[in-house]
Amino acid sequence: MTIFIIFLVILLLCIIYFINLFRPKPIPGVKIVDNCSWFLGHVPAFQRNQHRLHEYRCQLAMKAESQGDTCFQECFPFTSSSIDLLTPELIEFVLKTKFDSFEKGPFWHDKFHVFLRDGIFNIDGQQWKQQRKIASHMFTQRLLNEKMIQVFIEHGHRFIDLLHTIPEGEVFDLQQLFFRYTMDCICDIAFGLNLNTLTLSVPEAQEFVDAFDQANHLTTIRFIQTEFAWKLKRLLNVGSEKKLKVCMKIVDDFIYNIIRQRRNDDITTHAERGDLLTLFLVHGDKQLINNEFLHDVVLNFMFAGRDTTATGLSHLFYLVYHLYPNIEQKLINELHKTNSVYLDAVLYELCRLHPPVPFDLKVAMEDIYLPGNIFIPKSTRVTYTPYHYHRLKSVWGQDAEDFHPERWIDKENEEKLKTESQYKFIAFNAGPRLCLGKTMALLEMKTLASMLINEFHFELDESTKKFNNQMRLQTTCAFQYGLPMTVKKRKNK
Ligand code: HEM
Repeated sequence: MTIFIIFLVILLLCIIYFINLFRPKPIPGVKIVDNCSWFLGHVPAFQRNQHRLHEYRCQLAMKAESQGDTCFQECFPFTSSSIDLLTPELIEFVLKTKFDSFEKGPFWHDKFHVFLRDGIFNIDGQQWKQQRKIASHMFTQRLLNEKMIQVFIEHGHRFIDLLHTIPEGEVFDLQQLFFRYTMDCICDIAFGLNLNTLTLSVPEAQEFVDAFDQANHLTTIRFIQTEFAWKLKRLLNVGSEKKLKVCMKIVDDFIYNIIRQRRNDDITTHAERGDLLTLFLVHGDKQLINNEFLHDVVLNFMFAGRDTTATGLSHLFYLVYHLYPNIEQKLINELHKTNSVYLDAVLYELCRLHPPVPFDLKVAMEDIYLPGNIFIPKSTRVTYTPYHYHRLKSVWGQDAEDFHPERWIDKENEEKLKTESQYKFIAFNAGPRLCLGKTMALLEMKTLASMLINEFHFELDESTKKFNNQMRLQTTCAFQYGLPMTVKKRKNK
């Protein structure tokens, strides 16, 4: 009996020890603005709100802002705590001033490795510097003006031809077409590859694209599960982790096929285009450039160049043809002018209020004090969330939540855009890891939008009931149920 009691006491102490070891560890001095369960932290709240995660976190941020806080805290078991930054000063400190003290780190790396492997999005330090240096050659002004614009127009004409085949009144998913368009453009520009997903003339490309989307989603849901849960599923190869493995096999096979084909090509046929694969083959360290390395380059640039821009275009058309119909005429009036400042302003405002990449994070690599004497221990996650940060009145003024493109136009010279600090407008990240494709993405959206708005009028189809503006749980904010539209040729065209 005594032995049994001793055993029970030891068992109890062990359980208490392990619960205490793995339960969330709040950071002293940083506010938690919502109910946080003692053991599961914010996991239950995140799970409950997963269909509206960005809005839910936005409520937290606004509550913290209204209490005069510059950041707030989110807690999770089995991992370090996380603080979300709400001021330009804090964001500049993390993304620039103390760049080397904050990395993507194991928290991000572990979750995304299965999908992005060792590509530019998922690495830090020397390895990142090296990839960034070579890749940046692809984004010169010359290549943008001479090559990229041609590719955007060429695929834009295919888009228009496709829309002409859709009977008036027939509902189709415009978002899906944007995803196909941006995939075709990035593959053409970065890999010299004509995938033609827009016309579906390469059937195996469709299987690849579906697996790619599914893998993106399945990787992202790791962020709302506990570390323990998704790692256990991975170990047992069940549920979402099993599906993820299947999708990645399809994705990887497809990409290795692209690389094999490129290695067989004569390098001089592509060298002139300055495409990304050529840049790595020509300028990269020969010992580094094996097929695995090229696989990661291809996958990361598809990821970077496709989903972000397609999501931006989808939100643009939702805004212009549904939420703010007065914008359409203003854009049409500007089409034949040499200056397209209004369209540029609409695109910036779109990226402010509907940022295609809604959320980002870094991990503190050492114990550090943030401005305001906020101490955060090593391994703390530091998040910055364009979706709610851009809606804060303390950062963007009283009309922060209004869609107001004019805020981007220079009051002194209405032909010019106003520039904002990188640390106030973070849709494209900021500091040394500022998005490499920012100018390309804006040009791509602008080119296709002008071509389509000039030719067609779209209407959102709400009869399908399925449409609401709920977002997919992915790294980008695409509409969960697509963008059902009807299209007709514009009068006077
Ligand atoms: C509207 C469209 C786009 C948005 C909103 C966007 C946004 C972003 C953001 C937020 C990051 C930082 C992500 C992180 O922390 O890992 C990023 C990085 C990056 N973006 Fe974009 N992006 C867009 C389009 C593009 C395009 C078209 C390309 C071209 C291929 C591109 C290439 C990259 C690359 C290479 C990086 C990694 C930079 C680095 O880590 O050094 N992006 N982008």
